[in-house]
Amino acid sequence: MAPGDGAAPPPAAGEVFGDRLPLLERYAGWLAGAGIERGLLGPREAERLWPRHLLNCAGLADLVVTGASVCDVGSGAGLPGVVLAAQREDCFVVLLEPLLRRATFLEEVVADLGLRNARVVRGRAEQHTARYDVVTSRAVAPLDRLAAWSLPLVGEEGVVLALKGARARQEVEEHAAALAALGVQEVEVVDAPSPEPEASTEVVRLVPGPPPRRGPGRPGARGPRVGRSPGSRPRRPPRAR
Ligand SMILES: C[S@@+](CC[C@H](N)C(=O)[O-])C[C@H]1O[C@@H](n2cnc3c(N)ncnc32)[C@H](O)[C@@H]1O
Repeated sequence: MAPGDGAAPPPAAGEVFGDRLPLLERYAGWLAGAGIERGLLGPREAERLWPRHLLNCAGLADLVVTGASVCDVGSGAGLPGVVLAAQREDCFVVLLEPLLRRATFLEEVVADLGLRNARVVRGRAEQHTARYDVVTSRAVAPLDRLAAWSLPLVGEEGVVLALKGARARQEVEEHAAALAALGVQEVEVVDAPSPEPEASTEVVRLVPGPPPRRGPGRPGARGPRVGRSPGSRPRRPPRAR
């Protein structure tokens, strides 16, 4: 099925996506057309595709190291995974999605956009066994469950980036004990600002600790360091323009 007409991008989209904008416009067409027709997005989302979806996801790109392998857990209609793959040709993005209808949509989008750095994998995060540098997600599950699914998918050097928006800090507080039990070493809430104010968001960044060992004094038992830790921030890659 051909893509439909996506709403015209706001001026901020040109600023954020640079020369990748035509690719994002084509993706917006898919979301506004087949995405809504097949029930992957609500009918009212067509009007707010850019601030609420495409620009909202765009801020993640600044938190992903150069050349990273990425798994977007629960990609749905491709958010944030398709946006990231379109922005960052240097990264390889697996779009992990269990539902056939959504995975089929993603296959069609990836083929139509010619995203050679993206692949669709149909499956559930907790049954997936590959390892990545970065695991992303948006609107998939509460932070404790999401962390339990995402942490095993990153190696010791990897990071989990969960787009959580306004609830980010509250979720970190609510699930602090669960994160400690999972051996998380560092928890950070990172601002992902956008020139389109409505699209600005917050990302929970989790750094795993060493594999848990039994007995008192295991590193994970001390609990995570919470807050900002500029020294541990990833190298900021150049924007793909
Ligand atoms: C609310 S949608 C969000 C989709 C997309 N990330 C977004 O922000 O628009 C949640 C998605 O998570 C997927 N999902 C649910 N449980 C999952 C699991 N255990 N592993 C991977 N994906 C899962 C669902 O199929 C659905 O596509």
